[in-house]
Amino acid sequence: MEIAALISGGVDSAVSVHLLCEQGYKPHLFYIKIGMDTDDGLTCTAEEDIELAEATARKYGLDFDIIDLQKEYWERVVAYTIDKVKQGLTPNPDVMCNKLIKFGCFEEKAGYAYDKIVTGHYASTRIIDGQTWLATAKDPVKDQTDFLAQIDYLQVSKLMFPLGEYMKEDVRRIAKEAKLPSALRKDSQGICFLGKINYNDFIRRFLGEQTGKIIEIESGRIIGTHRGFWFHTIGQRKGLGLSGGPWFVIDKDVEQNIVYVSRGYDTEKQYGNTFQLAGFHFITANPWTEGKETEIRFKIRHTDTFGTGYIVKENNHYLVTSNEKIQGIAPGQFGVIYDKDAQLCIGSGEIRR
Ligand SMILES: Nc1ncnc2c1ncn2[C@@H]1O[C@H](COP(=O)(O)OP(=O)(O)OP(=O)(O)O)[C@@H](O)[C@H]1O
Repeated sequence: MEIAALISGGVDSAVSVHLLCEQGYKPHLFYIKIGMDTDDGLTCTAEEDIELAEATARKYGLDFDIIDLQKEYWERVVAYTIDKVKQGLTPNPDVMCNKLIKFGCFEEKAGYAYDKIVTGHYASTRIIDGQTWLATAKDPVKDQTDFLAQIDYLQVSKLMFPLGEYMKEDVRRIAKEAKLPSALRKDSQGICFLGKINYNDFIRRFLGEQTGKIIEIESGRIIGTHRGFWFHTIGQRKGLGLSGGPWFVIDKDVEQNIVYVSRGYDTEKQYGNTFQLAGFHFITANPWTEGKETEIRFKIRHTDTFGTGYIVKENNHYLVTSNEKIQGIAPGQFGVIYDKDAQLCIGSGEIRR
């Protein structure tokens, strides 16, 4: 079996490679370049990552190549991100990077020549009645299936996640015992490339600044100013520069550049019970009966807990009703849906109000 392993220079992908080699495989290692060489302000410091990835390849005598997908990343993931932010929505570049770059463009450039693609994501796959499903990882805190919830059937059936059965502390221990070059590296912040630069600087570069009002939603009182609605996300609490808080961003008026906030540790306004999912994407198949409410687990952002509730199809969208009040439902984010035991990741749709 020919295996390509995606290696980032971090500890997780290095341990995946180590585990594969222990099983007797000889994966071909690939580092994907997504930073921008020509742009100092936004350059992602890839040199250290590449050195560590190369050192891992040398340690196990594996082939190593760098695939340059910078142009594709900027044309697709960055363009998507800016477009969503401009509309006042909350983008999820990680989800799009996985779908379009790591498993999309990579497949077209190199992956097609391999039987399996391996990554260090905390996720797993399960075969049920001959079909492959994306399944959650043993470590619930590290589970990354929400980042993978837009991949398609061909992608999931070709993927292998060696870390699915491991807890993060086991992975760190294995890395140390095997003396992997990246053993002592800190965890990355997710968000492929955007995580390595300041998000606000990145947004400012594309959308600039424009002063607008911050208004208390209950009273209509102007209580401060902001530098552009695009720097603020629904549910956000920090970085508003207001005293006497806590203040939460509750809503945004994109036309008038207004950010609406509400105060209090438990302000009712920050909560919701339902949300709609548009353009729902099923990774493997639709397991739900049309017109019937189905019990599910869900995530509306990258957290280590799953919400509980029900899903039902209504016209062109799905409606999710949560059993508990949920904080900060941000339109634009992906709502990721799991089966009622949070074992299988069914798919995701974009949150609408
Ligand atoms: N630049 C890259 N080139 C190739 N593969 C990558 C790259 N960045 C991430 N990956 C792959 O995607 C997986 C998940 O990456 P992510 O940055 O979300 O998580 P991570 O847990 O910090 O992983 P790692 O510790 O391996 O960096 C990695 O384990 C690796 O297999």
